[in-house]
Amino acid sequence: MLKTRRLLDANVNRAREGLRVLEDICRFIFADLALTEELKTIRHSLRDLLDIPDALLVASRGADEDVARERPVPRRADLRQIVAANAKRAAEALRVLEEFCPRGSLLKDQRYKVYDLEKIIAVRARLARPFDHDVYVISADPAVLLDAVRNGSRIVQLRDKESGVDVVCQKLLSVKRLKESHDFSLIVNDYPELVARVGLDGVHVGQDTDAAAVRQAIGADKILGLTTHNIEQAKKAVELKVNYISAGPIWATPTKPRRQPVGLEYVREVAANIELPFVAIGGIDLTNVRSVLDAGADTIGVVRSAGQTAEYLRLIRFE
Ligand SMILES: Cc1ncc(COP(=O)(O)OP(=O)(O)O)c(N)n1
Ligand SMILES: Cc1ncsc1CCOP(=O)(O)O
Repeated sequence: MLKTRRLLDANVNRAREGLRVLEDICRFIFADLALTEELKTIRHSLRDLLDIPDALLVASRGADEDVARERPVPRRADLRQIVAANAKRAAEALRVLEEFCPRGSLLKDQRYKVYDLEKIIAVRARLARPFDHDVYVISADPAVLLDAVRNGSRIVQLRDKESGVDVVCQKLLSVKRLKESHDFSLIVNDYPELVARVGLDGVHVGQDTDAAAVRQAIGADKILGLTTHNIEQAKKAVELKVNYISAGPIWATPTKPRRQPVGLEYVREVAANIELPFVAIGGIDLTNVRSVLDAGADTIGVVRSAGQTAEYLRLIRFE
C-alpha cells in the first residue's frame, strides 16, 4: 500500500510540475491570462480528484529511495521542445494516476484537456520564439535547406530571386516533405500568398514591403519576419507585431552587394533594447561568429556558409 501511495505521490508531483512549467510559459512568456488560469485549474484539481489526504501522500514520499533520482533533466533546444516535454510529462503522469487510483477515471478528462492545451501552446510557442539558439539557413536551393535541417537547423527560408511563383512553390513543397520526420519551421521570402497555398510556417519580408498588409494576408497564427537595418526600424517592427526581426547585414557581403553594413554595434543595440527574437545576418563565417554571439545574438542567419550549420550549432548550443 505504501509503495502504491508513493507511486501516486510521485505522479501527482510529476503532473503538477509539468503543468506548472506550461502555466509559467503561458503566464510569463505569452502573458495569456486565460491559458494560465486553465492550466492552474487543472493543476489544483488533481489532489481533489484523487481524494487521498495530502498528509498520507507526503508521508509515503521516498525521494531518497527513488532509483531514478539521479537521472539528469535533458537539455532542450528551444521553447517548443520544453512545451512538448512537459505536456508529455503531465499527460503520462495523469495516465499512471488513472491506472492506479480508485477515482482514476475522473482524471481522464484532465488528460484530454492537457492534449488539447498542448496543441494550442505549441502553436503559440512557435510564434513567440520562431527560433532559439539556432542557425537560420537561407537559400534558393531546396537541397541546401534539407541539409541544414538534417544538420540540426530548426528554421530555414527559401529565398529565390530568379524563379517564378510556380517554381518557388514546387521547391517549397519539396522541402516541406521533410516535416514528416523533422520538426522545423519553413519560411518563404516575399510570397505571402504561398503561406496558405503550401502550408508554410511563415514569410520573411524586407523594408520595401508593407508588413501590416502581409500580416493581414497571412493571419495571426503564421510567422512574420521583417528585415531591419537600424533601431528605429526595429522599434517599428515591435509595433507591427512581427514575430521576429533580422538585424543586418553586419558585415559587407556579396549576397547583398548594395546594402551598407550595420556593424556589430547594431546587434548590441537590438539585444539590449528590443524584446523580439532577432537573427543576426550578413557576412557571418566561422572566423567571426563568436563576436556575433558575444554581441548578444543567439541565432545567426547564413546564406553562403550554410554548409557549416553543424559547426555553428555546436558553438551556439554549447554542445
Ligand atoms: C532572415 C532574413 N534576413 C534578411 C533577409 C533579407 O530580406 P530582404 O530585406 O527582403 O532582402 P532581400 O531578400 O530582398 O534581398 C532575409 N531574406 N531573411
Ligand atoms: C539576405 C541577407 N539579408 C541581409 S544580409 C543577407 C545575406 C547574408 O548572406 P551571407 O551569409 O552569404 O553573407
